[in-house]
Amino acid sequence: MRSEQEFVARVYARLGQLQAAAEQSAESALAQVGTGRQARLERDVAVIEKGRLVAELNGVENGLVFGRIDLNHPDNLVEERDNFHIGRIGIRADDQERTPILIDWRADVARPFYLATSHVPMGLRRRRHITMQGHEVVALHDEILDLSDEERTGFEDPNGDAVLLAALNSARTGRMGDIVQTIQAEQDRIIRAPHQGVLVVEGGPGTGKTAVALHRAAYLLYAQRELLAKRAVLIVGPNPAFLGYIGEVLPSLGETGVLLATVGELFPGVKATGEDTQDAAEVKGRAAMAEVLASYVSDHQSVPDTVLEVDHEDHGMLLVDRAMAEEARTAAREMRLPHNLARPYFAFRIIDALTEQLVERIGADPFGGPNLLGPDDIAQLGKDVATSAAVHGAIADLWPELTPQRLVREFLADPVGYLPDADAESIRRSTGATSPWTSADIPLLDEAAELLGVDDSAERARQEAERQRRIEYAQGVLDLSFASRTYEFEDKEELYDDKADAAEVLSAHDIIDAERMAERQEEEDLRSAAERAAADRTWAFGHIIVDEAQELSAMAWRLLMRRSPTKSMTLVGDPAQTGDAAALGSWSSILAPYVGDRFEHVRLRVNYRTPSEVMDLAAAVLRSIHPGLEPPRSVRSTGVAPRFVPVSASELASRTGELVSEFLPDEGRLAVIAPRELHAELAAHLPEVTPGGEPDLTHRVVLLDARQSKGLEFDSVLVVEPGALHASDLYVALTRATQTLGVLHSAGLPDGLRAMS
Ligand SMILES: Nc1ncnc2c1ncn2[C@@H]1O[C@H](COP(=O)(O)OP(=O)(O)OP(=O)(O)O)[C@@H](O)[C@H]1O
Repeated sequence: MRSEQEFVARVYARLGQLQAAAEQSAESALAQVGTGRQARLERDVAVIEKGRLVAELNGVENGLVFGRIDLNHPDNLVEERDNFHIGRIGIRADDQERTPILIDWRADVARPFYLATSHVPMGLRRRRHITMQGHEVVALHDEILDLSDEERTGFEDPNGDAVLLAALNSARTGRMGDIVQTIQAEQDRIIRAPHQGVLVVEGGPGTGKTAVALHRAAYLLYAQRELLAKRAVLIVGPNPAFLGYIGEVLPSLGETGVLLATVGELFPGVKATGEDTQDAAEVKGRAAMAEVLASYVSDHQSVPDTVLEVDHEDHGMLLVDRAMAEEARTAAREMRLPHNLARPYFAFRIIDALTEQLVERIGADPFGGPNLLGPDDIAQLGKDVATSAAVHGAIADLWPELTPQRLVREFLADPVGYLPDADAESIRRSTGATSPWTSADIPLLDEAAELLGVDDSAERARQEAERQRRIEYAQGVLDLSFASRTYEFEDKEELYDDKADAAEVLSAHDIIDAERMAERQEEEDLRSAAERAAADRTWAFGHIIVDEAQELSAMAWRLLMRRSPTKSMTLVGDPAQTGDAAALGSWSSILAPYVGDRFEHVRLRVNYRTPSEVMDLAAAVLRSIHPGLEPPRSVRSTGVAPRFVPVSASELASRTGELVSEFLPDEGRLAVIAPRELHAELAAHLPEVTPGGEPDLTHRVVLLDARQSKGLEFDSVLVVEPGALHASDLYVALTRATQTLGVLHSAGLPDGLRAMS
C-alpha cells in the first residue's frame, strides 16, 4: 500500500506541475498586451488552447490512477518494464526520455487490464485495482492471472469482482459516473470496436449501454484525435435532464470537445419549448412527412389559373399567362435544385418571356415587317423588366422565397389536404407567436431547410475571398513570430501521445500552420469544433452517438443521418423499452435507407444496475408484453424483495409520502415514478418536490413519469399505480432501482405483476 501511495503521490505531483504550467501559460497569454491584430491573434489562440487544457487536466483529478498490470517475466516485458499503472490520461515524467509514468486507459498497452483472464492472461501475472479517495490510496484488490505464480501480496480478491460490486452498490448522486476502472470485457470490445460505420449496441435495462457509448466516445476521441478534434463528436440523448445526468462522464475522462444535444436542439436558431401531444408527435415523426413537405413545397411553385396581370411601373400592363409560367416552372424544376436555389431560374424565364412580350408590343412594325428595336433597346427593356418591383412581386407570388420557419408554420396552421383528416387535426395549430416550436417540429424544419436550400452563393464567394486574405495575413504573422521567438507548449498532444518526441520547446510553426491559424482568426472561430458545430445546421460530425436510439422518429433519423455523411455512428438502445411495438427488431428497417445492411449489431446481456430480486419482477412484465424476449441477467442480488403496498385511492398520496421517508436511503436518491395525472397530488406529500418542468436529478427525492425516467437510475424507486402505465413504460420504471423497489397501487395490478405480488 505504501509504495502505491508513493507512486500515486508522484503522479499527482506531476499532474500538479502540468496544471500549474497550463494555468500559468493561460494567464501569461491573457496578460499579453500587444497592440494590433498579430498580438491579439497570438494571445487568443494561446488563451483558448491553454484554457481547454486546464479544464481537461482538472477534470481527471478524481481517481486519476486506478489500476496496475504486472507483466509476466521475462518474455512479456514491454519497453523493459514489468508493470504499468493505468489512469484516466497518460502522463509522462519530466525527464530526458519523457518516460510514461501513467498509461492512458485507452492505449493498447492498457488493454489487458480489461480483457485478461486466468484462461487468457494476455501476458499478465497480476491485475490490481487501486481505489482512491482524493489523493489517498484507500484499497488495493489484486487478481492473480498467472496461476503458476506463487507470490502473494495480501490484497488478493478471490472473485475478482469486489471493486465492481462496490461501484454497483454505491449511493447514487443524481449524476452518472464513469466506469473506467471496471469496464467489463464484453463492454471493452464495444468501446474499442474498430468498426468504422454504423454500430448498433442493443441490450436490456442496466446493461451499461449509456456507459459504453460514452466511453466509446472517449476512446474514439483518443484514437482519432486529429479527425475528431476538427469534426467533433455529437452525443444525442432523449431529453435535457438525461443530458445533464450524463454530462459529467466525458469531462471526468479528460474530454471536453463533445456536443451533447437532444434532437430538439439541432436546428440552430430555434428553441423547442412547446410540447406535442403523443399523437401529434407520432404524426410529425412519420417517414411520410418528408414526402408531404416536399409536395407542400412544390405547391408553392404555382402558375396562374389563366393569366396574372403585372402593372409595370414604366411600360404598363404585362401578362404572365399560364403557359408561360408552366414553361418557366418546368425549366426551373429540371434543375433539380432546392426550391430557393431553383427560384432564380424561374425568375429568369419569366423575365425573359415578359421582355419578349414587351419587345413585341413596343417594337412591332405596323406594316408587318421585322421588329423595329435594336439590340440596345432590347437590352434596356430587359433591364426595365428585371428591375421592376411589380415583376418581382408577381414572381414572388408564383414562386416565393421561403424560410423553413415560415414553411413549417404555414403547413402546421393548415395541413388539411396533405394528411388524412384526423392526422391533420392532431397536428394543426395556430400560427401566432404564442405557439412555440416543439421537439417534433425540429426534424420538420430541418427537412424544410433541405427542400428549400439557402441561396448563399454570394455569401460563400465573399467568405472564400476573406479566407484567402486571412491565410495570407496569418502566414505573415507566423513568419514574424518564427523569426522573433519560440514558445514552450505543454501541448495536449505532447502529453498524451506515446510517440511524442522529446523536444519540449516548440515554435509556433510546429503547432499551427497558416491555414489553421487563419481559421482560428475568423470572427468566431476561436470556438471549439463542438461549439461551431452547435451553431451550424449543415455541420458534418466525425462521429455521432445516439442514446435511447429506439425513441427516435423516422424524421429524426433523417436529420441525424444528414449530420453524418460518413455514417460513422454508434447507436445504443433497447427496443423493449419503447412503447412503439413496431420498433422491435427494426434496426434494419431504420437503417436500410441509409446504409443498407452494412451495419454491425452487438448485444449486451448482463444487467449491472438492477438486483435480481427487482429484475425478476421486471422480467415478468417483459414476458407479458414480449414473450420471446430474453431479459438481461442481473450481476448481483441484494436479498431484499420488492414490496407491494395496496392502498385506497384516497390515501394514495399520503401513503406515498410515508413510504418515501421509509425507502429514502441515508445517502443516495429516491424516485417516485407515477402517471403524470397524479403528480400534483403526490408532490404535496413529497419533500422539496414541485410538479412539472424538467426534474432536478440531484435532489434527494425526484418525481417523474415513466418516460422521463428512461435512462436514469436511483437507489430506491417507488412505482405508483403501475396499472395506469403502458406495459413497456412499466418495464422501464421497474428497472430504475439499484437497491430497493416499492410498488403502491389503489387499482388492480397489471398482468405481469399480479402473479409476483
Ligand atoms: N462495467 C461497469 N462497472 C461499473 N458500473 C457499471 C458497469 N457497467 C455498467 N455499470 C453501471 O450500471 C448502471 C447502468 O448502466 P447504464 O445506464 O449505462 O445502462 P443502460 O444499458 O444504458 O440502461 P437503460 O437501458 O436502462 O437506460 C450505471 O450505474 C453504470 O454506471
